[in-house]
Amino acid sequence: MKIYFDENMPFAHEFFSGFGELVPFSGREITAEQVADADVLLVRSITQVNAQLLANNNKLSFVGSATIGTDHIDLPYLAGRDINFHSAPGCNAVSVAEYVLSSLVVLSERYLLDLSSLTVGIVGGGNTGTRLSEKLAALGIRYKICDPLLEQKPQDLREFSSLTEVLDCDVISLHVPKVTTGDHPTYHLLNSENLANLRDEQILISACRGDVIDNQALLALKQLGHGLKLVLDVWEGEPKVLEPLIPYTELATAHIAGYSLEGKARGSEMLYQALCQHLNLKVTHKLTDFLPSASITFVELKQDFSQILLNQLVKMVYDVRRDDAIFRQQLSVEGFDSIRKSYPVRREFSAVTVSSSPNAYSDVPHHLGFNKMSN
Ligand SMILES: NC(=O)C1=CN([C@@H]2O[C@H](COP(=O)(O)OP(=O)(O)OC[C@H]3O[C@@H](n4cnc5c(N)ncnc54)[C@H](O)[C@@H]3O)[C@@H](O)[C@H]2O)C=CC1
Ligand SMILES: O=C(O)C(=O)[C@H](O)COP(=O)(O)O
Repeated sequence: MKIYFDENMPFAHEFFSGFGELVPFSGREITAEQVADADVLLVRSITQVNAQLLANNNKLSFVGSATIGTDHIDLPYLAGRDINFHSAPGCNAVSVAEYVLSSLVVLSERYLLDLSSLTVGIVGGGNTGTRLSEKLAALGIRYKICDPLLEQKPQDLREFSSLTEVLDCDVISLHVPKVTTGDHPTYHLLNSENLANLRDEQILISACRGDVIDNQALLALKQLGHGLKLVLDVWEGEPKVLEPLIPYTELATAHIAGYSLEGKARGSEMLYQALCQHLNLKVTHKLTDFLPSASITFVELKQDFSQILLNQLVKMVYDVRRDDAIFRQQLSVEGFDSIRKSYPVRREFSAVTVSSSPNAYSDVPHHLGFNKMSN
């Protein structure tokens, strides 16, 4: 069996070498000729999987994408050819939520904001929006969620808000897929009209898909002197970036919000599990067998304040300013894809064990994500 896999997929050898011959490929450069003899194709978000890519292949039975988003996959085409498809829902939701928290901590320091006085408007209440809301709740930060699709589901008992209400919040964080059709499209969900209604002091964070915000409209707004504070991880037209927009951002990164080692590696693990199921084989590997221990495993703090803890976790585990600096310095030199390819190892809060005085953090639910050392 020949398994083609994106070279940017961690632990691919550990998970997949038992299945057959492994062939790595470069995500944006792969061709129909290259994958003509693939039995299994494992991609990430930059590979368009469609009739064109699979035109020369008549033996493919499984396609996996180690990502949450699936807008790069022609799902009806795969279904029409009876090719099994799996994505990795939720794999990097914690990573994106920690990116948002890190951004909030950085902006709260830059502008002397009290996070507990802010309300965060979450657009999209799926895996990432939910993880984010749990962490905000753990920190005592108010939030509202807009998700008209989940709102219709009787089993989802959360209270939902309208888009208008969420766009009125102090912080707006976008966590929707790219959808161009249907009743709830997200393409240019933020456009010249609703962007113009935002207030100077609001913060807008986008770590979902670039096309969800009309980037030209955003640039035009900023060029008029609007004070909206921008955190952009995703860009319309990646790997191209509307470069004049960059100086107007507080934080700008190269689509790496989901790039914690755990987030990417969970994607590989989920595809491994799906492939085992597809081939009717027993699951024998698990991610914890391969994940190295983090370089920071111990933080000792005495205060009993969840936000101080968050600030420490951000500084010691994931400070988004590192990725912002890399982006600003290296975009024009290395390019968007190279920044992503050489992304330094980043761990999640869960890789850290926090030791504290006996009663400290008793008020912080585990949702913030770190491990608490028992005293
Ligand atoms: N920057 C990054 O590194 C990453 C970006 N993403 C992007 O973020 C998106 C969201 O991720 P997840 O929450 O994990 O996906 P998910 O599929 O679990 O949740 C998406 C939610 O958005 C909701 N939704 C769809 N259309 C909507 C609309 N018009 N208004 C409000 N809500 C709407 C859906 O009902 C669903 O609950 C992914 O589709 C992907 O494109 C995901 C992971 C990493
Ligand atoms: O999971 C998703 O959806 C994402 O946006 C991923 O973070 C994209 O990462 P790559 O697949 O482009 O490496």
